[in-house]
Amino acid sequence: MLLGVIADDFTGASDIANTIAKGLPGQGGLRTVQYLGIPSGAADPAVEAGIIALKSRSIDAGLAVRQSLEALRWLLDQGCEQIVFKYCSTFDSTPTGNIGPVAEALAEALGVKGVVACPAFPGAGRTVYQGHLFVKDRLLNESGLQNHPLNPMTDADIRRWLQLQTVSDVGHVDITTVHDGAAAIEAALRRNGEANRVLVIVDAITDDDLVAIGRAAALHRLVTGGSGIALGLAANFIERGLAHGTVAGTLPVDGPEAILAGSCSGATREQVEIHRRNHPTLAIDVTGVMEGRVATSDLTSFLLANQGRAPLAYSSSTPDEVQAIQARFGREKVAATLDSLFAETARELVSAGVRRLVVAGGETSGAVVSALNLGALAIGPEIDPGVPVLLSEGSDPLALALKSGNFGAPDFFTKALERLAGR
Ligand SMILES: Nc1ncnc2c1ncn2[C@@H]1O[C@H](COP(=O)(O)OP(=O)(O)OP(=O)(O)O)[C@@H](O)[C@H]1O
Ligand SMILES: O=C(O)[C@@H](O)C(=O)CO
Repeated sequence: MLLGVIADDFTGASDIANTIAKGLPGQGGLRTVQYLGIPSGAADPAVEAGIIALKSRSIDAGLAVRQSLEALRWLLDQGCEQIVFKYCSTFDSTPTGNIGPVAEALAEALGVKGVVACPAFPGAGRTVYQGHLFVKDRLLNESGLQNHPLNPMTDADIRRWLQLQTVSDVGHVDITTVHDGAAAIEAALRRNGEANRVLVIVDAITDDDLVAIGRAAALHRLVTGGSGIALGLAANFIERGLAHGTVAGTLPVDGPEAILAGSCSGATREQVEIHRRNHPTLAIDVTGVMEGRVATSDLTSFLLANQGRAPLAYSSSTPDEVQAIQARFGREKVAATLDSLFAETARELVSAGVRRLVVAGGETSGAVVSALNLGALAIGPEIDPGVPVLLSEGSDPLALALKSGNFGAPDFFTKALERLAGR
């Protein structure tokens, strides 16, 4: 294994797995596998990039650090030369973590400073300019992310936001330096390291900027960012002759299907709205769930009764509705109850024969996939930017699409079911 990734959620893991498996156009990527949690045994020696999906974005910072260090140890034991800490392209975190504490702990364990921190993902509209994060043409704190149910993002200056979470000073490499190319970026990072800055926000507006940053960090043991930061990393290994460049592929799975959406992001709500027009959909009564009047069986019976018609069950609601439910029952209690509902529903669906599963939302995907106990997932073709087809191991595999809340075209749900079936 050459490249190891520690991802703080499951959809983020498949996002970066997609980038590394794809590589640069015409060159191919690395042979990539996504692990659900830290594997107990050694990896298949054919794997060149191992992505460990944790569910550490919104847990206690100390626990996130411990889990990430354990993942680091496993990846180093597999021989990884370079580690990426993957977090969200919208920098999802709170003033206490978990991006800062985890990144600093990894840097300390690897004995490095002047580490790239860049959440940019231009393909999904996320760019970093003057240390500020934009989502399309809006600053992060005006993009809707200020209403996130778990980590409201209220400051677009991610240098300032990260500084709240770190012990050491946060550095910055601006876009002018990035446009001067890999050698200039590398020198700027080195200077930041010499000034004892562990993490350095690096501006990036285009994929070319990210490739240049990736080249600058070719020999860095630690890189941190969104999936975009990995755009040039496979190429570094291929160009050094350590990997050949492969094209990702998986076998199609055509079987019973279901869509579960727990994300309340703007993109998911639009996708739900579009899907509702022509497909059977069940709006989950979240108050009913919290009061014990709505149970797993209500979801499974609806989804199983509507086979062949791309059925969807969703809890996705507007920021006002989310706020009202959280005020009434408590944010953590609502999140934990919905996580268990989706997890149990997925378990029952799969034992009833469902073989194609589309899930919207990182936390929701984490809950679902953990409950299914799937082990390792192979990476298939891309459905939409940041979302690949995933395939479990074994003779009767499950095909999955784990969609980050804000990813995907408006018709994502039907498109994903088609792609899982190889159409
Ligand atoms: N109707 C609702 N009311 C209150 N909370 C909800 C509701 N529906 C979902 N939630 C909670 O909102 C959170 C959504 O998080 P999730 O990570 O699944 O989606 P997301 O944040 O949009 O996606 P991503 O992390 O990939 O950007 C979960 O904790 C879920 O339990
Ligand atoms: O980086 C992103 O936006 C996604 O991969 C993600 O992590 C959202 O959960």
